Amino acid sequence: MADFDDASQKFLAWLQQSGAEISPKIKLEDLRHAQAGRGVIATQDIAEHEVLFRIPRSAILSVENSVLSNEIPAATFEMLGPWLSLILVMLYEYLNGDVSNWAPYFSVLPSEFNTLMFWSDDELAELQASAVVHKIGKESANEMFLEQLLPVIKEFAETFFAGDERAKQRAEEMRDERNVKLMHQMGSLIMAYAFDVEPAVTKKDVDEEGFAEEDEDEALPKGMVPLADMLNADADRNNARLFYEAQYLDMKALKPIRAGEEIFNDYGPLPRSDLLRRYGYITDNYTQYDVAEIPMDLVTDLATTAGILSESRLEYLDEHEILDSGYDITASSPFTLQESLSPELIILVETLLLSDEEFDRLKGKGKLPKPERMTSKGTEFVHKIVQTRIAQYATTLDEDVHTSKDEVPTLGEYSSSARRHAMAKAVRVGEKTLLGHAEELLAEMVTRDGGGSKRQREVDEDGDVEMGGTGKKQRA
Ligand SMILES: C[S@@+](CC[C@H](N)C(=O)[O-])C[C@H]1O[C@@H](n2cnc3c(N)ncnc32)[C@H](O)[C@@H]1O
Repeated sequence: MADFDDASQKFLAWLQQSGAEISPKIKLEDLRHAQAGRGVIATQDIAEHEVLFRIPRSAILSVENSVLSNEIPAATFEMLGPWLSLILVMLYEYLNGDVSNWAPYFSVLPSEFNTLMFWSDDELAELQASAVVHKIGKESANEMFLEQLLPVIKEFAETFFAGDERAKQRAEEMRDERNVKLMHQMGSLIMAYAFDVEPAVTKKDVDEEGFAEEDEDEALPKGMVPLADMLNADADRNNARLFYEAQYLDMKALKPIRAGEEIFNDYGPLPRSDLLRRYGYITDNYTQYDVAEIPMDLVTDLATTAGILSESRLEYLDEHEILDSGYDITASSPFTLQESLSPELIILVETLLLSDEEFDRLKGKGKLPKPERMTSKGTEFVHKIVQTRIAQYATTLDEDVHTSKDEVPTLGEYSSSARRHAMAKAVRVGEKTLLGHAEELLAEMVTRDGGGSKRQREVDEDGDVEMGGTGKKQRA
């Protein structure tokens, strides 16, 4: 406890020496009792728009601010991209120990994570058929570390391990397991803590009317922003946001905050599966963003069995940006297929079910089946997909709900298997609930339509085929 608080105090003192201004109305709090590490709490009432703290850009742990950026050519950082570049800089600063400008900052950053990257196979098995299991990317990260990061460290060994006569050897040792683990640690910190830092001077082109052109594809540099990253998040309880000024980054209250309340950032409308993957925790408030994914492979497998898979149709759908690696069933309240079922999935299924004649006619006009009303065949097929998806989970929703407790234990070890199992179970229960709702409504539609192809495709005013079913997708 003393060490933890001591690290917090030293961190805050260092930050203030670095030019940060921190409102006396907030404090950095030990929230380990709630398994939430550190968090920021209001000690007095705070008004809307009030600045909670102001961090000078020079205190951000970023490529730009690290001495490495003077020693390693910009082209190398460009080649590595924002994520690997920041890992390189963080490794360098971390390995520099107390000599690093950011040493007091590193001492408040965690070295233990609950993100899926660090789960054992047994723990991951508790997620059962959740699509998130295939999105962890541990192997691809390992590959990037060894094939992209390591060569740079070796090339610039004398800089990276400046003053160490074993520099070359140490660079070689960076491929050792413990060092690769360190790279994962830095990568995980970036995933859960880093901000996409808007530059002080935007390089955006300005048109004749003075409007800046948005270049959404340009990846912003990533930076670790001390204190701003000590804010926890809990879905819609968000009450603060970081504003990027020329010299400073200001964390401001978005609404009045009462003394004693926690100050929350916004990590985005993430389904609990992704929250677990990126941040290693979940709360009930994120249930509203849950998603059950129907993998594309499942659709193609079932279409093959049904004898309706067609490469040329898939190509056509790809040209129209309908093909994806997976299709979401999202949460809605009350649950409706119109809100929750991916329209792209319906378009995909309906396209595969078209007769050659119908497909040629649509293709000739460059059109797609409309997802608004599904045909009975389409409904049956989507129903089959959902049933098959449900069967991919090792246990049923009923078994999950009735066999053990749902809540995430808040006592015991932070990264204990019991806690991870409970979080995994909450995620799979959430996904099965969505699949269950979809299955039930689709089954009703199939029964109503008699399971056959009673409701034929309709032809609209321009003679286009109109498909049956659902409405827009609301992806979080
Ligand atoms: C940006 S950091 C926030 C500061 C962090 N609590 C710390 O002590 O370093 C994000 C991490 O905080 C934790 N976290 C954030 N919000 C949380 C919440 N509502 N409940 C539990 N843990 C939370 C998770 O471990 C997450 O990966």
